Amino acid sequence: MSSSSSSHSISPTPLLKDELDIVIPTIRNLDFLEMWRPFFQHYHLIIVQDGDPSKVIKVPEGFDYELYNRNDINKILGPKASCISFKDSACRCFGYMVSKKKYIYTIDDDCFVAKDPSGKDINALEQHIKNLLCPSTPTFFNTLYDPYREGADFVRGYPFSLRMGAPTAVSHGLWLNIPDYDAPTQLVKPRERNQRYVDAVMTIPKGTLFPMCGMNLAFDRELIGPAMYFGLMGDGQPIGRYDDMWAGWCTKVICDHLGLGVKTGLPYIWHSKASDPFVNLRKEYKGIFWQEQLIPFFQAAKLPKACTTVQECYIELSKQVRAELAEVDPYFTKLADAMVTWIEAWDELNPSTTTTA
Ligand SMILES: O=c1ccn([C@@H]2O[C@H](COP(=O)(O)OP(=O)(O)O[C@H]3OC[C@H](O)[C@H](O)[C@H]3O)[C@@H](O)[C@H]2O)c(=O)[nH]1
Ligand SMILES: [Mn+2]
Repeated sequence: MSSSSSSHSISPTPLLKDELDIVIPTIRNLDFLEMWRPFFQHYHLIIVQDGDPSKVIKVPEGFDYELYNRNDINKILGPKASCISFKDSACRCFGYMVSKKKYIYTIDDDCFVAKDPSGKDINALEQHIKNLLCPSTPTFFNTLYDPYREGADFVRGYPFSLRMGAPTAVSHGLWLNIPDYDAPTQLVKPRERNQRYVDAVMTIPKGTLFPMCGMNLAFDRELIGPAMYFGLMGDGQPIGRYDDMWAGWCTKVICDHLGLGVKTGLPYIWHSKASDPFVNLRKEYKGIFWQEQLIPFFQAAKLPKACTTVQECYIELSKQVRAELAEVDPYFTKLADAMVTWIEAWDELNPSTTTTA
């Protein structure tokens, strides 16, 4: 592991400066950080270097960071490193595990600062922090969107007994330019760019799943961290690009059970690089069929009242995966095992935290 830090010019203390880590999975140099410097420079970065550990990843001067490559992961986790994917952005979840902070923001290295309709640079991190520090409304939909936002409120007919809302566990941001489309959609719409800036943040209703993208994502690690396992993807696995989807389905079922909220919408980032749709099709291929069985599984998943911590919920979910998804493919038995290994590794690295809502 390597690290660096340097003195910073005096500036107003950014929100959650010492309570949030920024996790970046990468196989490239991190020049993209130059554009984020005004927003990121006061935060600690956790860089998870994927692929060849002998490759030197250049981190621009002036950032406080720790960097882990595959050798570091193997050294820290020993045999439990088997649950961390190799050659897939799913490796980023190792950063969530080693962090000691309450909040995590994760971003891809081909995501840049977007501009809002007025032309102003969007501080995505600041918006995610606002989303996480404000309650969610999972049990009753507010038609004027985020009621806690300046200039908005609960609309007529919204029960006062529900206006305290629920603690927010996840803030899911979106993307201008290259949208996060699956390979078939990318293939039929290669030139499609997302130019629509929708000025809204919404709570995803309780009982509704969603396709969580890991490109521009923040979460409360103390509320939901152990559920953010990005699965077994990439090298040696029959599937890729379902890392964040798997984590999102598990997370949403557990958030619904524990009474936590998940928000989507603002902030936007500018996603610059379309990955190769043919390569993506190969990675996603089985997932496109499997998800037709996975979604009903997660929609039907019930967690016992006795499950009051994220770890207990996650272990229970792994048992249901093993029992009900093995018939889809033997891969899910392997994944169920890896889910257990993930929790064991999480608890080993985070002995004091049993994550309860
Ligand atoms: O083997 C790898 C490949 C990439 N990375 C890092 O992951 C980030 C995403 O990579 P990239 O931008 O090339 O892929 P996308 O297709 O745009 O990624 C989307 O789909 C896959 C994931 O769900 C991802 O979160 C989505 O954004 C980037 O930082 C690469 O450096 C890697 O670590 N290992
Ligand atoms: Mn990308």
